[in-house]
Amino acid sequence: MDHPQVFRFSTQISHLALDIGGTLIKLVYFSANGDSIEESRDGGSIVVGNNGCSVVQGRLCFAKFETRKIDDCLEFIRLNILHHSSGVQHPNGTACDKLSVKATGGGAFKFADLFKEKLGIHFDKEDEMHCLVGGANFLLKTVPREAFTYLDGQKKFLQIDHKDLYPYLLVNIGSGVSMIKVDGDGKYERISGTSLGGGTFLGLGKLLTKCQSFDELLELSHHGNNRVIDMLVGDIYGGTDYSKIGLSSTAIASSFGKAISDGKELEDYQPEDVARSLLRMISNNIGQIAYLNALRFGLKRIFFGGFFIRGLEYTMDTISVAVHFWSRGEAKAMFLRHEGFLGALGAFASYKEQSQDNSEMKPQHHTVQRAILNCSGDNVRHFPVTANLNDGETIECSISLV
Ligand SMILES: Nc1ncnc2c1ncn2[C@@H]1O[C@H](COP(=O)(O)OP(=O)(O)OP(=O)(O)O)[C@@H](O)[C@H]1O
Ligand SMILES: CC(C)(CO)[C@@H](O)C(=O)NCCC(=O)O
Repeated sequence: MDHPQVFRFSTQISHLALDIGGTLIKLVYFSANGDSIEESRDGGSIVVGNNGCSVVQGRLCFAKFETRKIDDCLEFIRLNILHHSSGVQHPNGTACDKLSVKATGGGAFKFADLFKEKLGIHFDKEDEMHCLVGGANFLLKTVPREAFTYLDGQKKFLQIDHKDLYPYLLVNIGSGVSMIKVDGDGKYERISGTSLGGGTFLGLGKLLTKCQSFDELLELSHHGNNRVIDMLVGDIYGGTDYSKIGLSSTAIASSFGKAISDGKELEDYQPEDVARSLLRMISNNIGQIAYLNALRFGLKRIFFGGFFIRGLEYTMDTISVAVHFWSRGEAKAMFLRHEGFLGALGAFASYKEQSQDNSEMKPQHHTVQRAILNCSGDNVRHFPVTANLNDGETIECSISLV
């Protein structure tokens, strides 16, 4: 058997995809054959396959920044990506010295001039919904142990049957929420959305609790009790269930409802309890709207993505219970490990779609061999409440160049 020829090259980062949203900027970049750009500076390797196409081994790396701190993102790209990105050398000896940058999300339009001016980067723009779907399909089809359910404190990874993946409902909870019916690769329709999303949680949370960050708000919510401020069925029914319509005494009858008659000012409530009620209210509402849209189209599977979720048990549990309750167990809420990177991964995967044309550099496909989960462990309960499962994670993969 012929051994593949291995070429060495000095630069590492050849592909960068950005998803610039209302709250966060997400980056996915391909680092050739290195643990990370900081740890490995010895160059990547290209393996030339029998069919003449070259396969670059490497990893997909992830990073995120707050959109309001876009300068940090520009600096990160300048120092860590542009300095390592004179391109991948093609086996025919020609260097493809342009870093090809895909961009999606509203910021791909809003900040295109800024990136050009500050970094000399030109965005190859991709549609946001198209990228969300592309990213979700890419993860579901190629990354093992990507999707899981979370119910009654139990996290269960799902074996995805490629032949039985569609249709499904994709609910992306970012600043706002998009609900997309997915029927196949590139086959989708945005069927609904709501402006009550992650931005609402963070915006109201900042106003009501004076917290400074999302992590702080999550930490507060972790220590709070929503019953202090939410009006429960039992509060209205004198402590009993309203079983005739299926409501237990502990079900929330009215989010924040106790504040009507408690005679308290905002300062009299613990910020922890306010944060908890808010998280519950937003998660419940999204779960219910998602279920109603699934019902409209007879969809049984609902995948939730977006950075609002952040792998948080309480959020996932609330969403799962809402879907389970309203659908009477018919529909299932599912979550994704790389929840916040769907758009950026979809933009990255769109390199593949371009391989049909005659462009100089044609990454054909991204074969994910295995996911390396540095924050290893299946049970999110081992993590501090604000731990982000995506931090420090990489996905091993290879890219074919024609
Ligand atoms: N470190 C963080 N800083 C700010 N918000 C965070 C953070 N981590 C998670 N979030 C939550 O995630 C939301 C943003 O999620 P995401 O990045 O998926 O959306 P986006 O792309 O910014 O928004 P949109 O798609 O609506 O433009 C925030 O509104 C907030 O609720
Ligand atoms: C406007 C977008 C698509 C930007 O990502 C998102 O924030 C969203 O889906 N908002 C909800 C808008 C609505 O459907 O009411």
